Parts: sequence; C-alpha cells; structure tokens
Amino acid sequence: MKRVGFVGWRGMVGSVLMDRMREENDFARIAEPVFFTTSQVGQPGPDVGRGAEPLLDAQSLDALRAMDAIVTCQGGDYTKSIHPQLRASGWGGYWVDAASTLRMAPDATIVLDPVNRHVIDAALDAEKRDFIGGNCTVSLMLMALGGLFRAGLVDWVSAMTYQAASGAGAKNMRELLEQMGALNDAVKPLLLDPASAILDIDRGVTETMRGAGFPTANFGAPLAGSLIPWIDTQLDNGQSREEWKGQAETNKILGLESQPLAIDGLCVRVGAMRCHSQGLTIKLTRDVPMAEIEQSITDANDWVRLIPNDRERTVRELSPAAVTGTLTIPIGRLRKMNLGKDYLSAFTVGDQLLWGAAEPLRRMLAILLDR
Ligand SMILES: NC(=O)C1=CN([C@@H]2O[C@H](COP(=O)(O)OP(=O)(O)OC[C@H]3O[C@@H](n4cnc5c(N)ncnc54)[C@H](OP(=O)(O)O)[C@@H]3O)[C@@H](O)[C@H]2O)C=CC1
Ligand SMILES: N[C@@H](CC(=O)OP(=O)(O)O)C(=O)O
Repeated sequence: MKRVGFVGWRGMVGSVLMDRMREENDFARIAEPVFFTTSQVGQPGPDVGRGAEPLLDAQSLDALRAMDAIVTCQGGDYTKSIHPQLRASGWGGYWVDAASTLRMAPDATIVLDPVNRHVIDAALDAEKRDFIGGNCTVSLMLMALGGLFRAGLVDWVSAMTYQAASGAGAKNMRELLEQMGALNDAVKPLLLDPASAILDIDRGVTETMRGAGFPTANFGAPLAGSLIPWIDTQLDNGQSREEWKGQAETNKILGLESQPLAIDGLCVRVGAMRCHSQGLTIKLTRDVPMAEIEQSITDANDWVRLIPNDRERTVRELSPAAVTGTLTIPIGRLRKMNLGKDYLSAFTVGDQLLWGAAEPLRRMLAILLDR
C-alpha cells in the first residue's frame, strides 16, 4: 500500500485520529499520505513529516481513485455520495470509515480488532475492501465485556447508557458548556452569598433552563442540569436507532449474525463531555464464580481495567472525569445481582472519540499497512 488518502482529518474525530497517528508514528509507515478536503481545496494540508502539500478535492473521483486506501471521518453524507461512485467506477482500494452508513452492508466489516481480529482477517482473506468503525457505545461495551463474550458466558445484555455530548458533535459540546455557563450566570449573585436559600438558587436554575433564551439549538432541549433519554432517530418498534445498533452491530462485530445474542437497553444523553458510560445487566449462560468472570474480562485485551467493587476506587477511577482523553477502559461495579446467581451487574466508561471512534480506524489502517 503506497498512497493513503485522508478525508475528514480536521473534524473532531479526524483530529483525534491525526493525534493518535502522530503519537504512534504511523505516518512514517505510509509512503504517500494524501490529504483531502470538501471546503479548502488548494490550502496547505497538515505536515506529517514531509512538509505541507496542498489539499486535494474530496469530491474528485479521479484524485480519490489514485489512492490504495481511503480513511474517512467526514461523515455519513460524504460516504453515501462518494463510496458508491468510487466502487461503481471499479476502484478496488480499501475504504476505512467512521460513519455508520456502510456498517450493515453485506460486504462491509465492522472493525474493533482487539475484539474481532478473526473477523477482520477472514474478511481480508475474502478480499473484502470496506472496513467500518463501529458505533461508539457498542465498541466501548465490547472493549469492556469482550472477554465474557469470547468465553461464551453471555446470554443477553441490557445496557443503560450515559452518553457524552461529543457523540452528537463538536457544536453540541460547545452548547453543553454554554448551557452550563448560562445556568451559572443566572444564579451567580445568589451562589456568592453563603446565606442565600438553595431553593431560590434552584428556582433560578429551573427558570433559566426553561426560558426562551436558553441555548438549545443543537440538542433541542436542556442537557446541563438535565438529561435527554433519546439518541438518534426513532424506529417503528419503539427503539431509538442508537438502541437498535446495540444488538445489530454487536452481533456483526462478533460474527454471530446467524445466532444473534439479544442486546437492548435505553440510550441517554447526559452532560459529560466525551466519555460514554454504561450500566450493564448481563445474563450469564451459567452461574460462574466471580474470579472466573474477572479473569475473563481482564485477559481480553490490554486496555480493559478491572476496578474493584469498592466505593473509594469506584468514585476515583470509574468516571468520565478520570477516563477522558485516555485509552483505558475501566469496568467495575461487578457483582451478582438479586435477580439470580447468573445475573451480573457492571459499569464501564470509555472515551468515545478514542476507542469509540478514531482508534479502531487507526488500528485497521495499521493492519492494512502490515499486510
Ligand atoms: N462525533 C462522534 O462522536 C462520532 C462520529 N463518527 C462519525 O464521524 C463523522 C465525523 O464526525 P465529527 O468529527 O464529529 O465531524 P466534524 O463536524 O467535527 O467534522 C466533519 C468535517 O467538517 C468540516 N469542517 C467544517 N468546519 C470545520 C471546522 N471549523 N473545524 C473542523 N472541521 C470543519 C471538515 O471537513 P472539510 O475539511 O472537508 O471542510 C471536517 O472534516 C460523523 O459524521 C460520524 O459519521 C463516528 C463515531 C463517533
Ligand atoms: N450516535 C452516537 C455517536 C455516533 O456518531 O454514532 P454512530 O457512529 O453510530 O452514528 C452518539 O450520539 O453518542
């Protein structure tokens, strides 16, 4: 593989990918990295060790067709428009994509190599060319629970999620902070007065978040001081599309489509910046001792970290504040539930821009470069 094209590299997911590739010195392994844009054609691209070249047009099929692989974080609309045209023109390069558009396409493989390297290798051997990053919530759940799935210990999973603003995009992260600021501004004098009544402060906060001037253009509702129990579009069966992805993508990632495991739950947006958290109820296939469960989880990959079910460690280590910006996938609150000895509870947190989006793509590109 000589020429690798990058589209969407300056967006939020793309910037995290670029940072990780620089950190791991990945660009040194690419003979010709080529950078594309939909809006800044001809402007200098990023310098990844060979000087800055002018950006090429991401709509130019001729320029794209010259690539051996294309890595895109540009989004679903771009994929929807460009990928079919490229393939129809006979382009046989590798397409590595963060967007959901192609995930369930029969020829596409969802990539999360610490969990499904066997599926990826089989796809490469079968000369598949489309490799797509999974939904952030699904990838983070599988990084945490991969060992239990691998050991055949999972009958079904219910995931209750606490998803960060970043999952909705950069503008939403800004809006969350604007909302926080607006709430604080509204009651600042009262907060500064230690003698003020907390219910007066609360009234001020509530009036502000319900007020016409509260910034909700992106979320469509208050998130700061509140939450939004719906993520992505509405499906006819009552699930949100984000909830639907849980079962559909998990089974595809694990290669279990012929005998799918049941996965369902509720996906909720909360006021975290870029870490998704999930409270999991896992129905085990049998009553397994806790030591065996813990061993399976920790042996699964290099990033999962078991947090003992202990108050102090949990509060310190199992939160978005502790995890954000890192590749660590802590999982804790592990215990058998009152529901029965084959019911396990767990709580996990992960950075949705790293393992949730950029890192699986970076590692897929590395697999291609190794071949
Ligand atoms: N956000 C997330 O958590 C996740 C996102 N994804 C997928 O990744 C796709 C991209 O998401 P995301 O990175 O959030 O999208 P962004 O909106 O941050 O970036 C997308 C593109 O917008 C253009 N752009 C316009 N103005 C700016 C600006 N001021 N700064 C940076 N870029 C700008 C850039 O394209 P150009 O240079 O061509 O102008 C950029 O590549 C999503 O559509 C989704 O499919 C997947 C998993 C998680
Ligand atoms: N929908 C996710 C983010 C995302 O982009 O997911 P997907 O890649 O499946 O569209 C969230 O809002 O947290």
